[in-house]
Amino acid sequence: MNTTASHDTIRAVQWHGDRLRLLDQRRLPAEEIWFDSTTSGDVTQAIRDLAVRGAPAIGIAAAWGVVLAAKTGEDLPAAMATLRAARPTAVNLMWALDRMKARVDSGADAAALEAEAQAIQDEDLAANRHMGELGAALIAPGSHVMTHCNTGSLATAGYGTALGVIRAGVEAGRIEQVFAGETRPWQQGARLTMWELVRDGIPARLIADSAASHLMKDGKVTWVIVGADRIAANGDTANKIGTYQLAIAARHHGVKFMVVAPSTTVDMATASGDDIEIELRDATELLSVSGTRTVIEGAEAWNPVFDVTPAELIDAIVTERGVILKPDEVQMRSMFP
Ligand SMILES: CSC[C@H]1O[C@H](OP(=O)(O)O)[C@H](O)[C@@H]1O
Repeated sequence: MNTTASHDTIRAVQWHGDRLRLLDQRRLPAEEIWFDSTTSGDVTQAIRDLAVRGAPAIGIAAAWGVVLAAKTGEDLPAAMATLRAARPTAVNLMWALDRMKARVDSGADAAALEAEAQAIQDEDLAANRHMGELGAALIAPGSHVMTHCNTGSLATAGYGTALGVIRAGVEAGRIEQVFAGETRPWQQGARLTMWELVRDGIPARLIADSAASHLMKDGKVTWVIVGADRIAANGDTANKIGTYQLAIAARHHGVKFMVVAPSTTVDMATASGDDIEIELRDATELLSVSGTRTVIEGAEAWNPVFDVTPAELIDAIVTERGVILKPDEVQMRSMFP
């Protein structure tokens, strides 16, 4: 298979000394528009508006937001509190801010904070490459797999989590075909994952979210590979809305279910998925497509953008620390003491 799966995938979050350059993910795939954030407030808005999105990527962006606050003399505790409130579900955001706050509290200056944010970004990229190898090793040669949402370079420091496993699996000749769910309503799969896979020359087909069970019934895929926004102490996993029903269908059809996420997505302080806050976003995101309203005026909508997959439906959790098969709290606490 002649793919051009590049090892140097796009870097959607770029630090330029006094500004954070972000690829506006609301405009993809039609336009590649970059914009600069020069204050922590700019970064908060970018996270809230999903200009930058993806659990690791929003943590990394928030870390740079703290650096911008330090460099521009903002009130650091206030800046960090505002960044922290930008989105509730992805624990990477809180993890990154806690790490930056520890440096602030220890008296770190702007240069030291810049080094800390760079370390957070570099560590994420290294974790993704390692998880790619660990996850790909679980997949038999010649496999067809399915993924949901976007977990690639756009959602991380680069390479990706679930999409990193897919990149590594393709490189290793273990994955022959990828099916990407469109991921209504924000269409991360259709707009972002397909953009990444096509650019890499990876054989990918888009499917409607509603086609996933039919795809699994046909025996076309052997793995569903997804990312995560928060993994609780018992292995319950919050991820993009629609993940839970994929896990149910996968178990029904004997398809394996893999969650891929760095340790910055693990939240051992949260006992179970019942305790994870699920972000509700504006109904307009559901009542329109690409800005064009598709539902009668006056209609209402309910727009939770994450759901929780119970650990018992997960066959493997892949982190950079290793793989947990059939995850439970005992194994989680062993890997994340
Ligand atoms: C690499 S994990 C990305 C994770 O974040 C996505 O959510 P959103 O696009 O709303 O930030 C989705 O849950 C992905 O699995």
